[in-house]
Amino acid sequence: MKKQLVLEDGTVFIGEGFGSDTQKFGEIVFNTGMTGYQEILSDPSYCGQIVTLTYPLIGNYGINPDDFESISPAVSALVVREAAEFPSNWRSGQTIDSYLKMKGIPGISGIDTRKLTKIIRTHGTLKAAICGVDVNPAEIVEKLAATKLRNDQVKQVSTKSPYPSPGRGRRVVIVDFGMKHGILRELNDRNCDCIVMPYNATAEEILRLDPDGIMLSNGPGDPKDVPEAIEMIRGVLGKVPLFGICLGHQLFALACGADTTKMKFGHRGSNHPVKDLKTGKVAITSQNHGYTVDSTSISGTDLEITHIALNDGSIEGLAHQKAAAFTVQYHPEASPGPEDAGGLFDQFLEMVELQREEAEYAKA
Ligand SMILES: NC(=O)CC[C@H](N)C(=O)O
Repeated sequence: MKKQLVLEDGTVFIGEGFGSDTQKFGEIVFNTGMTGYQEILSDPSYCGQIVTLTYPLIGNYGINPDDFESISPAVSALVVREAAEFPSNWRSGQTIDSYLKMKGIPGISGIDTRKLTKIIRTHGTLKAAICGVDVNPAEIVEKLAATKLRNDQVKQVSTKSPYPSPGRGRRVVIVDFGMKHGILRELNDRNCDCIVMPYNATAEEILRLDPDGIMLSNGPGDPKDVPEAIEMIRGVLGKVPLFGICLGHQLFALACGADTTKMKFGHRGSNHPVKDLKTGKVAITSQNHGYTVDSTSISGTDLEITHIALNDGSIEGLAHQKAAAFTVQYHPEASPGPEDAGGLFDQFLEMVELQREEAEYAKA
């Protein structure tokens, strides 16, 4: 069945529909990863977004039971050049078409994704819709202009109630703003005794759990739409070691008095070079963000810039100069993408260990 992709600037692409037949509106973004479509689809940070993948052949190794980053994908729709109908991989359990049908997510294939990406790069991220060809595109453009995209994505994807993911090691409270499973997996792999809390948990509720460390997860949308989290971070900062990833990094920056801004089209891909300013080392990182911490807003705060993006010089890492806390804009949990930055979880746990030892020493 033919479908159309309509952009708010009036551009129309006609393609072949796959997945669900529902009509969807969203913000259109592109990801340049050559693999990892399953992790991208199930990353809750894409909530409300239509994702186009620049790699032309998608679905060729199928969908498997192991690589999900959430139970239910929150992405609005998927745009590809070619959706493989006959995947080939020993782990594959179903096609991308059957998975998207099952999850109620529309897909469109046969699209010139290179042209589409050039439009997004020139114009910046735009609103878009996927619908049947029976709909008049001019009507959709009008609707898109009048549509204000939702700003409650974190609430949509965060857990509604706390749950444990037990381990025998240090207790880490993960605040779930739309947590990728990879973060929990990395902490559980290091024996952490994890408790996952909803996005609006207060500082008191978190401190009552007697955590050794607090992890601020990734998540969708604009960090300024989550003021309750900014207040919570202010309440725990300096009391318990903190580690933040992506949205967690942006919220931490806001809590410390810095500012965030929306980027023209963001960073989404699996090969973004990031430089550690202390060691000079460069890591190839997995990224998915449309907002960034404003580098002109750091002076006057207690923050120090620890990492920068080599493609555009934007901030990729921050550390607090007085409290045990650091954050990164990229994804050390990878999934998908390179694992160069996985050591940051060890660095966090070393910080946790040190704080505990100091506290025990002070008590003795
Ligand atoms: N992956 C994330 O946590 C994304 C953070 C934020 N929603 C952004 O787009 O910048």
